[in-house]
Amino acid sequence: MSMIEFHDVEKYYGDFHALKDINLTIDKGEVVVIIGPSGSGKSTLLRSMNGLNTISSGKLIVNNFDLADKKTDINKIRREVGMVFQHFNLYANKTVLQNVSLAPQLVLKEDKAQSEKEAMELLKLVGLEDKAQSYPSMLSGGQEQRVAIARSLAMKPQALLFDEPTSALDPEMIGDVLDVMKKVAADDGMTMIVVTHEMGFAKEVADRLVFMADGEILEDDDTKSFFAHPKEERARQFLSKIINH
Ligand SMILES: Nc1ncnc2c1ncn2[C@@H]1O[C@H](COP(=O)(O)OP(=O)(O)OP(=O)(O)O)[C@@H](O)[C@H]1O
Repeated sequence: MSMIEFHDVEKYYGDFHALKDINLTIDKGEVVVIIGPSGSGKSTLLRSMNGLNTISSGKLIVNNFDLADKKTDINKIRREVGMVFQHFNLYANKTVLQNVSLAPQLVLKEDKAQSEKEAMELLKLVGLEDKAQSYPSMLSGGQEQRVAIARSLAMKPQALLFDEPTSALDPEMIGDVLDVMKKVAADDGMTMIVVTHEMGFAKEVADRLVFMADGEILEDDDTKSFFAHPKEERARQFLSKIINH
């Protein structure tokens, strides 16, 4: 069963051609890592998957909804397809527990006790149950990002999109966030699409790698084959550059 399907998708920002003839299908439960040089269109591709960016032409189906169809409820798509950003976007004036439990109360209409119980379980999953009453300003960047992941999971999404989730973090924080993402990936039902330069994570966790350059998908292969023999010269060069970095 497919979760996301791009058919002949194009995206223009004014005259700039940001996505070129994108054809990509991601199945339910798959973990896909998107890599490529800066400016190659990775964020544009990812953000189109939950309607944060609109496409210019082609067809994009997400969880059986056609994103170009005016009748599609984009808020429903955003509930089903969560997103974790490079900058965590937590509510500064809410506690960690409130950050995780408020959207389920407001959007999913869960009662307070139930949403807080679930939030505590998620905080446990991300290793932060002792920070439930803290405010974001009292946390490290890595802890904030783990709260942001818990907050996304609290909405019980079918898929989660990660846009360079560790690139704003100090190196010593990255491992803890990647460990949480590995736990999320271990849930067979969860579809994960991750834009990252963390090749260790990609190698260990991804089912597939997608390599983009200049708005195109140049290679889309299972992780093992990709790392063993990148078929595209530019993918090969990119990989050797970031691995030897
Ligand atoms: N809102 C916008 N308006 C105009 N151009 C944009 C807009 N957003 C992105 N672009 C351009 O589209 C291209 C692709 O950007 P995108 O952020 O998708 O690339 P990326 O591969 O994610 O890059 P990075 O790794 O640097 O985040 C870039 O050249 C960027 O300048």
